[in-house]
Formats: sequence, C-alpha cells, structure tokens
Amino acid sequence: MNIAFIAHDKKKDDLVRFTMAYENVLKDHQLFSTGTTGQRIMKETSLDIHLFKSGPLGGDQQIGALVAENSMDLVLFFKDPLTAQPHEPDITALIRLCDVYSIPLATNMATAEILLSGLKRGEFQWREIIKRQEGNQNES
Ligand SMILES: O=C(CO)COP(=O)(O)O
Repeated sequence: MNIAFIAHDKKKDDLVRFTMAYENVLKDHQLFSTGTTGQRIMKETSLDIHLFKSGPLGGDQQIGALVAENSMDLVLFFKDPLTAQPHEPDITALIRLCDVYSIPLATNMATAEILLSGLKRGEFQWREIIKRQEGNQNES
C-alpha cells in the first residue's frame, strides 16, 4: 500500500513515536511524506520514505495529486487544530480530495491506531481491487 505521513509542527513528535511503534508494519509498504515530517521520521526510524516538498511549500498539494490519481491508499495527517497554518487552503484541499476519492484519512493518533490495526489485518485489500478496476477502465 502507498501510505502518506504529514504532521504539523506541534504533532511531529507524536507522529514520529507512532511510526516507531508501527515500524514493523510500515516497513512493508511504500511510504511518502511532506518534507520536514519525513526527515524527522527517517532520522528516528529505519523507514525509507519518499520526501515531497515541505507542506507550506506545496507538499500537501503533491500528496493531493497522488490522491487524485488514486495512487495513495492511506493518509496519516496529524493536524494541529490549535494553530493557524499559512497554507490552510492546501490542507483543506488535501482533506477534500481524500473525501472525493474515499481514501482512508486519519487526522489524529486515535484514528491512525485504528486504521493501522486494519492495515495489519489485511483490511485494505479493497484498495487493490479498486485500483485494478480503475486500471481496466483506463485500458478500455
Ligand atoms: O505543513 C505540513 C502539512 O500541512 C507539514 O509539512 P512538513 O512536513 O514539511 O512540516
């Protein structure tokens, strides 16, 4: 599965700890992240992550583009609801695209835990079916 990590500054410690706790599960997937978040995770874990630009410089939009292409299967976005972000429109756009394409999105650690439990149990296989169907439609 293709999994994206994003965390606002005050939530980065939480996301780093979360990825450390689930490193064994996450290492078997293709991982993506906004720039600063991904650098922090790679420093503290042995996970290999494709880094996009930093969020305020377009990283959320780059991840959104993959969502729009149906190439992202899970987005873990640890949002800070108490701090205004200069790139709020980009954040809203990413969340909107996850809803448009029914992509599982966790905006806090409690939801992320539940989604990771599902991932561990193989409950994300429906994503492969959807991607296969979409591939067939593009061919015909
Ligand atoms: O701002 C962000 C998401 O909106 C996160 O970006 P960074 O990972 O580059 O800090």
